[in-house]
Amino acid sequence: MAQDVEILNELYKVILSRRGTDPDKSYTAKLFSRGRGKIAQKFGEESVETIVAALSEGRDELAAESADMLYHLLVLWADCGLEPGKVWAELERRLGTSGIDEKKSRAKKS
Ligand SMILES: N=c1c2ncn([C@@H]3O[C@H](COP(=O)(O)OP(=O)(O)OP(=O)(O)O)[C@@H](O)[C@H]3O)c2ncn1[C@@H]1O[C@H](COP(=O)(O)O)[C@@H](O)[C@H]1O
Repeated sequence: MAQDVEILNELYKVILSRRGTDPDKSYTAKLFSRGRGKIAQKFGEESVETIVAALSEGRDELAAESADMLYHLLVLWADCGLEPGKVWAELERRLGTSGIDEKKSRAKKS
């Protein structure tokens, strides 16, 4: 599991290293230069393609679309200054808490 997350941490570092570099030589740099709206839009498109793959394509296509989606999500995090570790910590905090119980506890608070 830690190894799986490590690839996302590594990819995030590569993404950060592309900030301010030549958009003609790096797709990531091109995305940064086009701004957060465009990055968010690309993430949305890749999310939809992942949904389509899950509903009507095979596992290979689903894996490929999921990889596209995760890459674009990491670029979005980088543009927002969100370190992946913050998300991993939130997921870790939730481990062992049932989503059903968590929703009930939210309902009681409001
Ligand atoms: N994981 C990815 C990755 N996944 C998808 N993509 C690119 O995402 C693009 C998606 O294509 P689209 O046609 O949807 O997007 P588009 O060409 O911007 O088209 P528009 O919608 O903007 O018109 C393709 O160019 C893919 O190559 C990625 N580009 C880079 N990475 C990683 O980022 C690293 C650094 O890449 P560079 O920044 O290009 O050096 C790479 O080594 C990879 O590890």
